[in-house]
Amino acid sequence: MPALDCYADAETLFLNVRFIVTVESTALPGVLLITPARFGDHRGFFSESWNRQRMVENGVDIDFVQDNHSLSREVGTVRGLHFQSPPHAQAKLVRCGKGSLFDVAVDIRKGSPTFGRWIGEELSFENGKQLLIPAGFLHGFVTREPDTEIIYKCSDYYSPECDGAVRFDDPDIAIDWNMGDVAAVLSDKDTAAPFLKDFDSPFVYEG
Ligand SMILES: Cc1cn([C@H]2C[C@H](O)[C@@H](COP(=O)(O)OP(=O)(O)O[C@H]3O[C@H](C)C(=O)[C@H](O)[C@H]3O)O2)c(=O)[nH]c1=O
Repeated sequence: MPALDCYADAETLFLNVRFIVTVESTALPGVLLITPARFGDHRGFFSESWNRQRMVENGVDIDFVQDNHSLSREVGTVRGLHFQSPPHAQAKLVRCGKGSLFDVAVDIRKGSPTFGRWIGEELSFENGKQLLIPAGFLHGFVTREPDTEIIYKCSDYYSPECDGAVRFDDPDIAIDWNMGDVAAVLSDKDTAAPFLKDFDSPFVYEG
């Protein structure tokens, strides 16, 4: 039984137990869509954006060690597709702190039945949705509004020597970024990134 606030009244206890977080699978096995409950009142809302015990109860036991937060000024800012190689591979839990973005994960585990396949989810401050991306997957996003902020937890520390990238517009992955006529705003690193076929993925599918 999860530890509950013993001073909460019966209705709050009921709501807290039943609706604190929703965990849904996606078309890409291993990638989860997580929606924490928001408790609204006349001031706004309160939400537990991360609760390890709740996630363990939902089969997700990841020891996150670093939180990242980035601001992207322009609509169409693309950050990715990035990964960190073993021994510092990172699982990530991604949410949008302000504005909105399209968040993408790509399976690059050699031997995986879904190697090279992608899924994307619209994450926004308004919808409060989060994407859980395991190690072995590329991560990237494009912003849908100016001044969009992304906040995400990582299961290992930043290791520049293990940093890797794949072109966001890799024709073999063929992500539909749904950008319309908005031009991508890229870092030099992302502009120069290789296609997936042009490098040997450091990840191996383990079932
Ligand atoms: C990732 C990272 C970067 N930095 C420093 C290194 C650079 O001086 C500066 C910008 O780094 P970068 O251009 O790699 O930032 P993004 O393009 O947002 O990269 C991130 O974007 C995609 C979406 C990700 O999932 C990764 O977390 C990460 O690759 O922050 C740090 O000090 N610590 C870090 O953990």
